[in-house]
Amino acid sequence: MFRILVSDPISEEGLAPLRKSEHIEVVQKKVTEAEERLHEFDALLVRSATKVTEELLVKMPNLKIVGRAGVGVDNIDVEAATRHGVVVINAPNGNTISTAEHTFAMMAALVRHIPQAHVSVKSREWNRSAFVGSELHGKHLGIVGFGRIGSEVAKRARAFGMNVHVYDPFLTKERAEKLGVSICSLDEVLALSDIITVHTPLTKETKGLLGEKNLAKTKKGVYLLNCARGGIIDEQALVKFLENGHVAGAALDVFEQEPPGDHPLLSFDNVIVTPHLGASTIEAQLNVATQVAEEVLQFLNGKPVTSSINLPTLSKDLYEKIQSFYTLAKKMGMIASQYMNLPVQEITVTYAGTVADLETTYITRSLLAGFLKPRVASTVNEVNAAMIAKERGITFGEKFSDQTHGYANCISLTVYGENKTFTIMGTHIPNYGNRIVYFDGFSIDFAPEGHLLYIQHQDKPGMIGKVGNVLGSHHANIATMQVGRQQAGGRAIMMLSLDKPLDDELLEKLVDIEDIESAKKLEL
Ligand SMILES: NC(=O)c1ccc[n+]([C@@H]2O[C@H](COP(=O)([O-])OP(=O)(O)OC[C@H]3O[C@@H](n4cnc5c(N)ncnc54)[C@H](O)[C@@H]3O)[C@@H](O)[C@H]2O)c1
Ligand SMILES: O=C(O)CC[C@@H](O)C(=O)O
Repeated sequence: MFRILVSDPISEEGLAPLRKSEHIEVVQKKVTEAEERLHEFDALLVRSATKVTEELLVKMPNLKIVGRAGVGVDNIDVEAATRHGVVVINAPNGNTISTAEHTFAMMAALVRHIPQAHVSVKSREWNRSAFVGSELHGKHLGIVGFGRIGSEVAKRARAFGMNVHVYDPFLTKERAEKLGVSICSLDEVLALSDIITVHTPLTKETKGLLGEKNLAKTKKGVYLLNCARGGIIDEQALVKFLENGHVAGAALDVFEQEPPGDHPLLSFDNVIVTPHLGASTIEAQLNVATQVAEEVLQFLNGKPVTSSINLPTLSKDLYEKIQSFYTLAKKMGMIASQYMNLPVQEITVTYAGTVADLETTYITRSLLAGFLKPRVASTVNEVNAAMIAKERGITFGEKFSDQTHGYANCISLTVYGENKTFTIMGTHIPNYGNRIVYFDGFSIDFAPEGHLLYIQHQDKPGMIGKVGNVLGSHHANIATMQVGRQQAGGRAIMMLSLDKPLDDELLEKLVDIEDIESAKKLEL
């Protein structure tokens, strides 16, 4: 049974796929109301109100995934989530149109003084001369941040006959041409525009982007809009430029603190505001809720997510292609970790054949997670494996080779300890399964699964019988057995798979057999 906490208001219709599942319990409560049960939840669904902090993550040790029903993840400590092995996903495009339309509605309302005129008429006044506005047609619109929302705003502005100037360091000439906008530097946007709207995420670079220095570069009488994130336009600077009359008006959907309380900005007649309503439409809320609900469902069913913030994203198609390698790599990591039961400084994974053409980052993460799992008390998975390896001073790297050793695909893992190096090789054979084909200097062939027993011994007649006797007399049933040797009469190995885990006492009895050099159990 998976338990999901939905801590902000999220469209009920969008949550339906989760509610329908027999194996999922959906609890709709604020975090503060669910304090006693926080440790039980596997998934957390939020909008912008819930702050997913390190402190909250510590209280939710069972948490595997946080789903943000929206775009911005600035209410989530993604770094802390990564450290805790928690996947963070968002719904990147479900509310694009709604937010672009809201921005446009705010722009029209701003230049035609609609909210002020509305209040006046409702107060039984009829003062037409007080609300003379300006047309949008022919005006210069500056867009800072030309991603999903910025470009939808541009399309609408073009339809209104506006000239659109865009600043976005990642915008290509082709895309700008296609949408009929001109690429500018930030200074050009500031100098040219009658109206400026910001559509960037809130980052170290964009916080206070429109502060005193840049506002001074704008045209006198400029209008400003922020329907992205509070703080991109510095609020104190905006107050100053409204007071001195340089800025003709502003439309704000977002604030540095939400709600803004008794903020000085709210006392300006020419500042129009909404309470973070960009994405508040029936359509957007259904879209984002459906998107995160489906993603969470996929994830809890062990399938890949497509819009993760802290995992490489995989399409369904690609996931199907890498799934077997992903499992093989994880098992290889687990074997190496248990076999090399000592400190390790370096891990190298080499891909050859068909696997080398796939998204190997994901496979390597899986291998690292498998390696670290037996060594780390806290949760370790694809999300935090690279971070944990780094913290523990383990360097890791990927290599690509055309040496397939006769297989269609081959993953080779080498682990470097202080005085020992261990190499293992695996392959995936379609319709047959994963096989380990090389183990610490020996060619071999076994399936990496279940309760394995690895024995190194001298190649002498009767060794298999002696091992069989000890195991048999203690009711340890052998399911499969593979043997290998370097040369006749030299060092040899056995890899047995057993029906049950082997107990340590029995392991010692096996090591006591004459000519057995070592025996190790490997739990996969
Ligand atoms: N008001 C709301 O309810 C609401 C709803 C949805 C999204 N948003 C916010 O709107 C913003 C944009 O969302 P989106 O979906 O368009 O995101 P997006 O990722 O598609 O676009 C962001 C763009 O900003 C650009 N950018 C990043 N740093 C920049 C910089 N320093 N200068 C200029 N451009 C920069 C990026 O290149 C990208 O093209 C986000 O902050 C998001 O959180 C608000
Ligand atoms: O949840 C909301 O309504 C706000 C969403 C918006 O800020 C976003 O970044 O997607």
